[in-house]
This record gives sequence, C-alpha cells and structure tokens, in this order.
Amino acid sequence: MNKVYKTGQVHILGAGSIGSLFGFHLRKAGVPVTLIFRNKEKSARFKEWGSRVGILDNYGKNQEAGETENIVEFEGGFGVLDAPELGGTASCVSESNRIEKLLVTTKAFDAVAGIARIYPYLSTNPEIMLLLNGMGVLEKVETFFKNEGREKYPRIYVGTTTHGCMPLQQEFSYSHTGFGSCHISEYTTGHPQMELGDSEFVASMISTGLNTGYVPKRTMDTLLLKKLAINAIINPVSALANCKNGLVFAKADSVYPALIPELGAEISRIIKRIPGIETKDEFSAENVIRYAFETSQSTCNNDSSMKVDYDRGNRTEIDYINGYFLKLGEEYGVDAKINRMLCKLIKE
Ligand SMILES: NC(=O)C1=CN([C@@H]2O[C@H](COP(=O)(O)OP(=O)(O)OC[C@H]3O[C@@H](n4cnc5c(N)ncnc54)[C@H](OP(=O)(O)O)[C@@H]3O)[C@@H](O)[C@H]2O)C=CC1
Ligand SMILES: CC(C)(CO)C(=O)C(=O)O
Repeated sequence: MNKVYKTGQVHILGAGSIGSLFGFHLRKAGVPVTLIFRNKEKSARFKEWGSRVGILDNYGKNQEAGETENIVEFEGGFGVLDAPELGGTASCVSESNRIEKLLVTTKAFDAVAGIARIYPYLSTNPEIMLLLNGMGVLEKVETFFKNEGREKYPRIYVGTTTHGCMPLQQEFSYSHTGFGSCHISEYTTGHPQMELGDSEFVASMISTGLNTGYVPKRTMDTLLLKKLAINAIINPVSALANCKNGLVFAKADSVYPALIPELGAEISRIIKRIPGIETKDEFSAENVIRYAFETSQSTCNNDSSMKVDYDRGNRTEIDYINGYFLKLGEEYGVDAKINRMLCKLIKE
C-alpha cells in the first residue's frame, strides 16, 4: 500500500468539480478522504448514491463521445462529515477526530463562510490548503483566524491548478477534461517556511498523480498572478461567448478582434506596476496572452468554472478575478477599462 496511506484524514470543503477530482485521486493514492457538503440533503443523497465519486478521464477527447461511459468510480470510499452545523448529528466528529487537514475547493466567495461553519470541528492547529482561483481569499482567511476570541492557529497553504474539470449530468460525477498541473506553497505567517516533504498533507497531494508539486513562496506569487491573468481572459470570455475554453480565442476574434489583445495589454500594464514583481518580462502582454491561449488549448473541452456558474445563473468569481485587476488598477493608476467592462457584463 502507498506510503501516504498512514497519513491522516483529508477533509474536503467544496466537493464540486475540483474538490471531487482531487478527492478521487487522493482516495486512489490510499488517503482517507471525508467530504463536507453544504447541507444534510446533499450528504444524504451522496450516501444513498454509495458514497462514491465518478471521474471521466476525458482530456483531449471529444466531449460528446461516450460521456457516461468509462467513468471510474470510488465505490463507498468516502466519509461524510455529519455535523450539526451542516444539519447532521456530529456522530463522526469526536474529540479525537477533529479536522486536521482541510482542503478548501469552494468558490472564492464561499471559502471563509464555509470555514466559519465548520470551525468547531477544526483541531487547534489545523492545516488548511486553499485551492481556488482568484485573489483575496488568503487575507480573508487570515483575518478570520486572527479575530478576537479565536483560539485556533492554522498552518496555511495556497495552491493553484490548471486542471480542467466540469460536472456531468449525474450528480457526483465529473469530467476531467484537461490534464494540467497543480502547485502548492506555504503561506503561514509567523512560522518558518517549510521544506519540501515537511508536510504529510502536501505529500498526499503530490501522491495524487495530478502533476502536483511544492514550490517556494516567491515562485508561487508569480504562479498565482499568471493564473489570475489566465482566468481573467478565459473565464469571462467563455461565459459571455458561451463556448468551451478551446474556442475562447476564435470566438473573441470573430466578435471583437481587439478584445483579447487589449485585455492582455491592460493586465500586463497593471501587473508590471506591482512593486516587487521581479519577473516583469514574464508578464509582457504577449506572454500573458500566450499563457491564456495555452491553457485554453490544454483545457479545450472544459466549460470554465465561470461559464458553469454563469449558465446556471449562480454568483460568479468575477470580483475575485477581473475585479481584483480593477482594484489593482485603481491602486497603481492604470485605467482597467476592459476588466471593468467584463465585470459589468458578467454581472448584468
Ligand atoms: N472547474 C475547473 O476546471 C477549475 C476550477 N478552479 C477553481 O476551483 C474552485 C472550485 O471550482 P469548481 O470546483 O469548478 O466549483 P464548484 O462550484 O463545482 O464546486 C464548489 C463546491 O463548493 C461547495 N460549497 C460552497 N460552500 C460550501 C459550504 N459552506 N459547505 C460545503 N460546501 C460548500 C458547493 O456546493 P453546492 O454545490 O452545494 O453549492 C460546490 O459543490 C474555484 O475557485 C474555481 O475557480 C480552478 C481550476 C479549474
Ligand atoms: C484552468 C481553467 C481555465 C479551466 O477551465 C480554470 O481555472 C477555470 O475553469 O476556472
């Protein structure tokens, strides 16, 4: 059995596309996983379904072909947090079974409220890994734990991923449409930086086979900005143009050819004004557009996470993505008019 089998339970807050994808591969690597659903109805449906998650490995293949075939499932392999805050009974949350390792894969705007809800079940020094798009969540999570009266001190990791995953019609089943990578770093303040391999949680994530690695914080800062730029191009355009990631550039070109070049140039101007960004060449307009193009192709069959929400009439992460560039633009004196327009169009 895999070495990581002995590591503690990983709890996943946000068992949607990305949470289920990582949960599935953690289980495959022998890591015990408990999913945390929003309410007891969903948790009951999951148990009735056999506590399994289905993943269709569909990268590089035609999305239309055999969608419901070849879904690999983890039969009865997942625990479910059954806590009163979530409408359950807390039967599985004893003193000795507090949440030690929490993977947060909610949307950016749900993260803090979700953590607050399960706060009573966290151990005193939990490890919390934020694996979500957009910027600004880390600061909010830090503020939450620093609030007066809180007596839990988490070790915090931040991750970013370019895997593409989207829901299938069958609940608890997802299509892994784009095989990307995942990078993780530690952002705990007031603690020495860890060395690779220092954390069983990080080791478990690396064991997933999802092309996951640990990087130093400096590298991660750059990766997070790159991913923000990628999402600021692919996500709103795919939602507004109603297309899969692979068609974002062609659709934008046919409707408004200047959109992506102007957006890329605007993002580049903003990022270059951020003090301390050493790798300014990496953020030339040309490179920003290239990163987005490459990700649109490696996840060509994916519906971006923003498109999924936009189509369903749900709240989107626009404020944490293009809205974040808007805020940076205001701070550094760059008129972020294209980002402003995209925020407005997505919210209309
Ligand atoms: N999908 C993709 O291809 C990629 C997504 N990302 C990023 O990953 C993050 C997750 O995206 P994605 O997986 O697509 O989103 P999903 O909407 O599929 O998943 C988010 C999940 O969080 C759950 N949730 C929200 N609040 C709570 C709560 N309080 N308690 C328990 N569960 C909660 C939601 O539950 P409910 O369904 O009940 O609302 C939902 O299942 C986002 O930041 C996204 O931008 C990054 C790379 C690729
Ligand atoms: C990698 C990509 C663009 C995959 O669709 C994504 O991050 C998202 O959908 O939010």
